[in-house]
Amino acid sequence: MVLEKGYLVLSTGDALEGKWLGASSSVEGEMVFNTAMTGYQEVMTDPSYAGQIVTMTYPLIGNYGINDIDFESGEPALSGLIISSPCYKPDHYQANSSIREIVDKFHIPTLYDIDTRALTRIIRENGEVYGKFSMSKEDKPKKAKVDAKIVDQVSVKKMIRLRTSSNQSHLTEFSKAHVVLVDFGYKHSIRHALMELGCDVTIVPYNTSVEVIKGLEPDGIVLSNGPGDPKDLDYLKHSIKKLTELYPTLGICLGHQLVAIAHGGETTRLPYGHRGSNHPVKDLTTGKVWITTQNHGYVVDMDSIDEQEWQISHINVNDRSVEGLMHREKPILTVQFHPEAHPGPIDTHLIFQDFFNRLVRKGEKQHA
Ligand SMILES: NC(=O)CC[C@H](N)C(=O)O
Repeated sequence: MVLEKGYLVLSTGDALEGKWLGASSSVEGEMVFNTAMTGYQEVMTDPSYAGQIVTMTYPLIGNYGINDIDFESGEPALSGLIISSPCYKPDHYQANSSIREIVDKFHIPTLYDIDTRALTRIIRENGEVYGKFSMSKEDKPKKAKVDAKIVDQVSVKKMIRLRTSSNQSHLTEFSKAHVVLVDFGYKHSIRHALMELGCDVTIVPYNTSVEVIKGLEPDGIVLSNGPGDPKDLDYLKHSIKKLTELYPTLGICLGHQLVAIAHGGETTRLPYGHRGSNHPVKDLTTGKVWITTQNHGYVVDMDSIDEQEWQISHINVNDRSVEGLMHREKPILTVQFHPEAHPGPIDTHLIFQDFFNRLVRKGEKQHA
């Protein structure tokens, strides 16, 4: 028998009726919403959504299908998905499966025919909301927070060495740049962006020691995005600080928050997060505003930044929150938004170029 009706029950006491897209489920998670009009495949496979039930505010999901090239990880990590109107017959030259097939293949708990506008209002008004999928509207979510060890579930277990075939490297006179990507739940687009610039990339588990990383002889370090509350990784602050002292460093999203914490900064929770692909960010060094992709619920507290040591390089135009930091002396750059984009505009790819130029400068110095 196919069980059609399902409920999303919330910690606010609300219950929304929908239908199961695949199998029924009793999954729980933190409720978040993403406002991007396209990019559902990348959102579904971004490991930063682990532990969360993602509501797509754009009503029609699935119309251009699922392809082989836009996966941001091997397997979707999100706890659940909420859709208003799924499209079962995709129309796109790259599509090779439908949203329904992918939901079945990866067992993604999904409810559709949910009033996503009403749900988004509930999340916006209450901030921290937890949800549970259920067969009964009387049910209640039990979980109070995303698991403190969530990064452990998405980070690689073993080191992965990738060699670029790009000969675009400006380092060819010396050697290619070698970047160690510390994986807190990295998106594949980060690795692609680095390799396209001519970097060899070694992906290491998030808790790899400084000694092991030193042994890899990197030219620079990238600290990736990832799920959960950055404060749960407070115990890594000494090794992260050490890495930033030893190597040119780029921190992305969770990586940015962890660099701030490692240098004495604090993080707080945003009222309801920034998740979408049109968040305006001002680059304070040039005065330019970029349209950026974002996916975060926490933010670095501006007052906790030592401005003698750090320059606040980017701020969010909507709420003035910190979007980027730059060390005044050392080659350390961090951004709260996603320069790799996917989904969303690639305008801020130049952040990777900026990081890469710092590796080049270091290489030139060493070989001078
Ligand atoms: N995409 C990310 O890296 C998210 C960072 C962190 N989990 C947050 O929600 O703020």
